[in-house]
Amino acid sequence: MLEVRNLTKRFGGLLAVNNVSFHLKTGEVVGLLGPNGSGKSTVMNLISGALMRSAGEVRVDGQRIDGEPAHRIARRGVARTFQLVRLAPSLSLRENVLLSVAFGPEPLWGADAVRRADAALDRVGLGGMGDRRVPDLNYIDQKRLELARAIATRPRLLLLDEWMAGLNPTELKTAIDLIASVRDGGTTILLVEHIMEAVRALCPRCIVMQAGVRIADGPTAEVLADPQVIDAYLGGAAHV
Ligand SMILES: Nc1ncnc2c1ncn2[C@@H]1O[C@H](COP(=O)(O)OP(=O)(O)OP(=O)(O)O)[C@@H](O)[C@H]1O
Repeated sequence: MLEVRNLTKRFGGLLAVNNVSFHLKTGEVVGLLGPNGSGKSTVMNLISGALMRSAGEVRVDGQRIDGEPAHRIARRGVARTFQLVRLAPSLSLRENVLLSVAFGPEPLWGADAVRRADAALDRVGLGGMGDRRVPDLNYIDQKRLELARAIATRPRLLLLDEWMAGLNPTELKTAIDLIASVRDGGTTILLVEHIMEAVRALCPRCIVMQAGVRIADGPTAEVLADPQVIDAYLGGAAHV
């Protein structure tokens, strides 16, 4: 359902994403891994329309989406979370979710939209908190709210960018179950994540990037045992 072909992004002289290609089938959950700075977030930004590609193509269900603005891509059923939480602080939690429902693939208004928003808040563990405001939330609950905003649109493709970073072990288990339930609802998921427990639990397949290039794509256990992948991670760590 997602087809990325020869995707390339230059920032000045830096090739952040270099001729990357991969496919995701409907309902697949795929990990996008790689050391810091390897281009993972840039790939997510290119798919969601937050950044414009330098070259290459992105298709969802056969339709070209590269070159479209982010709101049109969202209308096609692509939702995402950001590595740094982006919420509207002056709005209530419910209003934050309502905003994404209004701009999602099947826009809802009024009581239907409120029901959809409250159901999404409930699903991520923020049930009954719809009238609270973003500054009242701790970091983890802000991340929950980000996910509520994404899943309330009932996306066909969900892009999760390090959504689980900073969770404690109990929260991580809940988060993994939550993402599994989104998957079980039929959503295709591309997951950028450094927490290997989550990757192993959720992603039967992984793609690995290094310095903008796709260096591996296959079953998770095989990819993680690939000497080139191990070397990419150790090489990255050695430079920290
Ligand atoms: N807006 C930008 N302008 C210039 N350079 C950028 C921009 N965004 C990313 N880069 C550069 O592109 C490269 C890839 O960055 P990207 O954030 O995609 O990596 P990443 O794999 O997501 O890393 P991390 O795991 O640390 O989030 C890095 O060298 C980064 O500095």
